[in-house]
Amino acid sequence: MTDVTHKMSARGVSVFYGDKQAVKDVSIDIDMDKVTAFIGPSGCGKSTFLRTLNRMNDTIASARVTGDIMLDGENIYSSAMDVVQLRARVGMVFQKPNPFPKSIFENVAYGPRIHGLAASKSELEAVVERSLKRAGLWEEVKDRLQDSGTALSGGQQQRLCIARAIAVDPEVILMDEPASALDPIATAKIEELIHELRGRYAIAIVTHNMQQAARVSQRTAFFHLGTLVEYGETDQIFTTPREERTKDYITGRYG
Ligand SMILES: Nc1ncnc2c1ncn2[C@@H]1O[C@H](COP(=O)(O)OP(=O)(O)OP(=O)(O)O)[C@@H](O)[C@H]1O
Repeated sequence: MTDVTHKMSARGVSVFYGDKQAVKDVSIDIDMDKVTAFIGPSGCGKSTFLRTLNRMNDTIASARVTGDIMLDGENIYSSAMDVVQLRARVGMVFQKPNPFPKSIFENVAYGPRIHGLAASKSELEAVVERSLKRAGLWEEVKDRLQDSGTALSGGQQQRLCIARAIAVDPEVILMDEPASALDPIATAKIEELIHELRGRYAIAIVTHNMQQAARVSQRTAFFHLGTLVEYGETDQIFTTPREERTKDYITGRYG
């Protein structure tokens, strides 16, 4: 049976690197208009799980995923799924900003061009402008769109990467510690941006920073040793966790 009440649903998902199991039987839903934060100690499998949501683990030879992950009720691991298309629908932003060594304009225009989303030069320019505006970068770069993306500051580069993800009209945006390489001011801008993007996309974010999870998310998933220990409303997880292990983690007893 297909479940289309959620944007994405993971059911019984496990991930193995060779013989080693990194994610164990995780079931979770990702919804529109919500930010879902994945928290937990280092090595607990949160990035590995995040990457299953757009089949990024396909790029790791030893990785094997079992279980079901549905996007609008369609299994993303089925042979009918076009992975290039999937990664446009479920975009990703990484810890370290990774703009292409091309102009600011080209960084954003590349995706819409290869996906045929703009019929003319002026349409492409409009997509680039809209994406940069949504990523909160337009005012800072509008007069130097031909400069290299790699010449921007770290925080600007990360917003450029977000603009690049937005440009292909995704439904879901995955963020893997998007602010951990940035200074506090650039981090605050990214957090503000996540707030603004929430109405338009389903967002899942991995973060080491519990204050950040509490600030930006509406739902929180706590992972420990590859298992999903607890998943619920962010307020509930941070104020009245049901599980002892969650309580220990959020009160800083281990981490
Ligand atoms: N490419 C890989 N090959 C083999 N093992 C891996 C690979 N990537 C991750 N692992 C292992 O899988 C487990 C989960 O790692 P993962 O990076 O998903 O955890 P994490 O919770 O995101 O950690 P961190 O917060 O430190 O990034 C760890 O034991 C890690 O060593």
